[in-house]
This record gives sequence, C-alpha cells and structure tokens, in this order.
Amino acid sequence: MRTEAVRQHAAQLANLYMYHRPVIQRCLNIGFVLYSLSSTYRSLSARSSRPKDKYKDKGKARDDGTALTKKSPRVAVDAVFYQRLSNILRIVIPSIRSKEALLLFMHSSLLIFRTAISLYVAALDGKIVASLVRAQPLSFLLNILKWLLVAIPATWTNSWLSYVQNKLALAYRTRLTDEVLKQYLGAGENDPGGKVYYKLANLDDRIKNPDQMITHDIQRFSNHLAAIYANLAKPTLDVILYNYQLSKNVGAEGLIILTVLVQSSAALLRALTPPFGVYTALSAQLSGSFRHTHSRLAEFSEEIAFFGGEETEKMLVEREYAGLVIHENTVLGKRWWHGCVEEGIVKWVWGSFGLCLCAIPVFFRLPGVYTVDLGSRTESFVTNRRLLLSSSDAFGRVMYSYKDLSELAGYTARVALLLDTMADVRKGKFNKALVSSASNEEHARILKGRGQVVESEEIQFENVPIVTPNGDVLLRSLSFHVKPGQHLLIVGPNGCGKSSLFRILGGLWPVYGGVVRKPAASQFILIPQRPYLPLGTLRDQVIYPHSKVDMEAKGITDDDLLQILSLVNMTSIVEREGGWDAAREWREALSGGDQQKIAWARLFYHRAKYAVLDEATSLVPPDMEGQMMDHATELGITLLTVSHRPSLWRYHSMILQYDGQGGYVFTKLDAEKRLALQQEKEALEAKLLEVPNMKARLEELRSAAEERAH
Ligand SMILES: Nc1ncnc2c1ncn2[C@@H]1O[C@H](COP(=O)(O)OP(=O)(O)OP(=O)(O)O)[C@@H](O)[C@H]1O
Repeated sequence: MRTEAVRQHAAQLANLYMYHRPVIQRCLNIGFVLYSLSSTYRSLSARSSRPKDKYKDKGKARDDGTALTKKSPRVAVDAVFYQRLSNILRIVIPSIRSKEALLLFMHSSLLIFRTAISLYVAALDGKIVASLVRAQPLSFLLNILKWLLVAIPATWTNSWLSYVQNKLALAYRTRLTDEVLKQYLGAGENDPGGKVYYKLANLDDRIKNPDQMITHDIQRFSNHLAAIYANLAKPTLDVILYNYQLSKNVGAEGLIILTVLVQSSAALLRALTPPFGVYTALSAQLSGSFRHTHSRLAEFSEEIAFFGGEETEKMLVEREYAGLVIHENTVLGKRWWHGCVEEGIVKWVWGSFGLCLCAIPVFFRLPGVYTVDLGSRTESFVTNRRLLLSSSDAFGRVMYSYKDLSELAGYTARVALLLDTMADVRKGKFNKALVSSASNEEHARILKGRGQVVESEEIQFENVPIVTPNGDVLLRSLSFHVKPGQHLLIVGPNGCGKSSLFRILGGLWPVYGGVVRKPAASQFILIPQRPYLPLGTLRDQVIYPHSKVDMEAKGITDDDLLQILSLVNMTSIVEREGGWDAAREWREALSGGDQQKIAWARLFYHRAKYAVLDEATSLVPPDMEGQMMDHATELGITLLTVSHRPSLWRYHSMILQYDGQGGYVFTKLDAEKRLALQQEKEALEAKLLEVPNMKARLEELRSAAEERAH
C-alpha cells in the first residue's frame, strides 16, 4: 500500500518535472552561462602566485641584484596586475579609433566567425556519418560537397586569425617601444626629466638591464597580450556556445553534472599549479644578466686579453649561466609534472565524462530529441562528440590561459617596473643604496636639500655641495666663478670629484643645494680620455650628434670638414678609410690618440661655448696639444680642463684645486710662477733623493780616511 503511494507520488513528481522541463532547461542554461562567465572571471582574478621561499632566499643571497629580491615587483594575477595591465593598455590601445582597437575588433569578429563555422561543421560531421550508416550515397555526396565548401571560409579565417594576432602583437610592441624610447631617450635640453638612459644606469638601482627590458621583455609582453585575448575570450565564448548546443542535444541536466565534475577537478588542478608568473619574471632577469655579462666581455675584450683574464671571465659567465640553467631546469621539472597531471585530467578524465554524456540520448529517451533509428543515433552521437571535443578543448584553453595569464603577469611586472622607474627618475625620485656616511646628520641634511639651477652666460657655483649618486658628500660647499674666455684648470687627487663637477654642469646629477648658474647643457662639449664614437660613417664621428642633413643646414660641406681635420693633422684619414661615407667600428679602427683628435675636431665643428676636457689630450703629442688648445681659444671656446699634465697650465687663467679631504682652493693661475715653483720643487726632490747616496759615500770616504790615518 505504502510502496504504491510512494510510486504514485514519484510518478506525479516526474510528470510535474516533465511538464515544466522546458522552463527548467532554460533556467539551467541561463545558470550555466552565468556560471561560466563568473568562473572565468574568478579564475582571472585573485590568483596569487607568490615566489616560494627558495626563490626569496636565493634573491637575498645574491649580491648582483639579478635575482628576485624583496624589492622585486610582485608577480601575481591579482589587483596589482590588473592595475598595471590597465595602465599599459592605455598606452597600447590609446583610443577606440586607434589601429590597435580596429585590429582587436577584426580579431574578435574572426574568432566569433570561426566558432560559428565549428558549430556548423559539428552538425555536418554527424550528417555525413549518418548518411554512411543509412547507406544514402546522394546525401553523403551532398554533405561532402558542403564540407569542401565550408573549408574555404574555415581556412581563410584561420589564416587571417594568425595574421591579425601577429599584427596586433607587433602594433602593441611598436606603441610600447615608442613610449619607452620617448621617455628613455627624450631630449632633456629644457627638460629636467630628460637623460633618463643615464639616470637609470647611474642614479638608480632598480633596473639592471634596460636593454633587455626594451628589446626582449616588451616583445614577449606584446606577444602574450595579443595571444591572451584569443586564448581567453574565444574559449570562454566557445564553452558557452558549444555547451548551449550540447544542452539542446543531450539535455541540460547531464551538462550540469558534467560541469560540476569538470569544475571540481579544474579547481584541484589550479591548486596544484606552480607560480609560473614568478618563474617567467625571474627567467627574464637571469637571461638579461647573462647577456649583460657577455656584452661586457665583448666591450672590454682588449683589456681582458691583455690581463689574460679569460679564466676569471669564464668563471663569471659560467656563474651567470649556471644560475639561469638551474632555474630553467627547476621550471622544466615543474612543467613536466604539471603537464602530466594536466593532460591526465583534461584529456582522459574529462574525455570519459564526455563519452558518458554523449551516450545519454542513446540510452535515455529525451523529450524533443528524436533518436529513433541507428542513423539518427549515430548522427547525434557524432555531432555531440565533436561538440564536446570542441567544448573541452575550449575549456582546456581557458584552463591553460591562466598559465599564460601568469606569464603575462611576469612580463607585465617587468614592463611596469621599467615604466614606473622611468616615471620616478623623470620626477627626480631615485632609489639607490646609500653609503654609510649618508646617515650622519650633516650629510643627511645635505641629501634632503635641493639647489637652484639658473641659466646664465657665465658659470658660477654658490655654496653647491658635490654629492655622488650614492650619497657620498665629496665637497660640502663649493663656490667659484668663471667668465667666458677664462680657461679653468681643475686639479686634485683621484676620486675627489673633478669629473663630478662636470656631471652637475651637464645636468646629469641633481644639485643638492646652493645655486648653479650656467649655460644650457647644449653649450657644453665633453671630451673625455676615451671619447664616444657613435655607430656610423666617418663624417658622423666628426659632426655627432648632428646628422648630414643638420650639417648641410648649417651650411657646412665635406671640404669644410676636411679643413677642420687639418687642424688636428688628420686629413689623411679620409682617404685611408675610403671617404667620408665609410662606416666602421671606429673604436677599433682608430688609435687612442686619433680618437682624441677626432673628438677635438668635433669640438671645432660645433664651436660650443664651453669645452669640458677630462684628460682629453693624454694620448696626443705635446705640440699637437698646444695647437688644439690655441685653436679652441681662437674660436672663443672656454676650456674647463682636468689634467695632470703641467704642460697644459699655461693655457689656463684660473685654477680649482681640490685637496681630497673635502677642501679646495679657487684662485688665479700664474702658470709661469707655478711652473717655476714646480721645477724648483722637482729639483729639490731630485736632490733629496740623492741625499742617502751622498751620505753613504761620505761614510765610505770617512772610513777610508780613518784607515789611512792608522
Ligand atoms: N654613477 C656613480 N654612482 C656612484 N658614485 C659615483 C658615480 N660616479 C662617480 N662616483 C663616485 O664619485 C667620486 C668622484 O668621482 P669623480 O669621477 O668625480 O672623480 P675624479 O676626481 O674625476 O677622479 P679621477 O681623477 O680618478 O678621474 C668617486 O668616489 C666615484 O666613485
């Protein structure tokens, strides 16, 4: 009796369910779409992938700053990542009407079109197999024809997709590179935020290899960003569309059960996923450091060869490489087991769930789904299986995409670090390890201050401290005044801050106090001991930083340049090197003395108001040195010279002498008197050196005399 009542009750419920099933199905479908969107959103947000302790410790242990240290940017798919990404997106897609936005729109349209084709192909596949099972040759041929026709837009779309994605990556890269170069190499004539390339390397510790960031990391970031769109937006859309179609074929109930199973195993997989974003950022850092060691080796090959420093260099390069390899091996190992777990779950476990799902219409009669004969059962099975394969492939890609997303987070952190540091440096905010003396009260007060820079024809320092970028106060307060035409000689022991004065004049180092009056940086030309020789032609060496067009605009011809070269006795070089347009690695093609003379020729070409000479004649013969100094004076160029050569004194009227203890003397230079004093001093020193010999000889003579007396 009781069982009968229960059975009746169950039948009533089943009838009620069947009656309302269309509404329930619709609700389940809507619920599924909402769930897919929200779970994709959740998988994109708040996924923390912090470095493990091992990496933190490694960072602390290294002293070259290449490992991830405490100060390294956070690398996680979290709010910080989205904030950074949205800042960068504003650069790479500046407006809705930009080329990048158009490419993105094309990309989206193509992605949707491809999904539509896949849905059509799934149904067509089922029909082809059904016509085979039913032995209907005409229908089979017709469907094959449709298959061939659909292949045209399908292949066309795939080709276009990869083309547009690559174009998009290139467009992102171009935008970012343009922006970075604008800030990095932005001219700083009247811009106190200029010369970022110098300040990043010298005044700030945060970025070790800007070259690696600009060339490699921006490219990887752009590729990842272009791909993440296809790897994330498209699979999410696919999961929804394929599953919607599937739910119509097999019922939403089975689909929901499948989704629950898939999502729980996916959650397990996510929990097991290592922090690939951190690994990517560390990998980029380590390979940047390895490359940097190699480029230093190439740059200083001559010095290293003379020293026979191969063993030491090999050890340094090997140490960098070993660090990189250890890291890559660790990551490879993690990728290996992660790949195994991933494939096991995604391909095999989910595959078996899928087969069960496809079997539902075969074993159960679903209202609205007619699978009466063998043909229609096969058709529905083949179509569903294809839909399921596509759907699980799409879901797999959503799953993989968080791996891509973590890697994107790694590159985003690198690019954001570059942009943020450049922005700080432009604002005069530097982050550099300070020397211990910087913490004493007086030095700390000096470091906190900021001086004034006023444009003027003359050079005047009023109570200006000379402070190195790491907070070492070389001079507490320097005051001197140089008028145009008054050549200034600067002398003092090594490391006392002679060149540092020039760095302040060139606007490279900040002024920590007092007032600096000086002409604009463009009025100065620097000739160091090893002058800079740019990439380019022989002409470019003389006219740098002008181009040939600038030179012609100035009304200067190659003959005039030859005239300039004759002032430094170098006219023969034009013929020897094959003309003005010959291009070489000039640092190797010219001797040290010739390089200095080319730099002097550059000074005569530009006729700057002031020339900063930092041991600029150390490699040229004395007669040539005098000739060049005289010509500079004739051109009205005021010389600021650092040199240990007394032969140069007579060209200067003022002297700034550092004592190396934080003191200095600024006075008129009477070269004749100073030379006479110097000569007298040298003569006395020579005599003093003789004293021990003379004493010894005197002793010998005394003892000889005593012997004779006995
Ligand atoms: N980019 C930098 N970062 C930190 N310290 C620096 C930097 N450049 C120079 N210094 C420090 O500033 C001090 C003065 O250097 P500077 O080049 O002015 O010496 P100098 O008097 O010209 O010496 P020398 O006669 O040997 O060329 C040195 O102790 C040097 O280590």
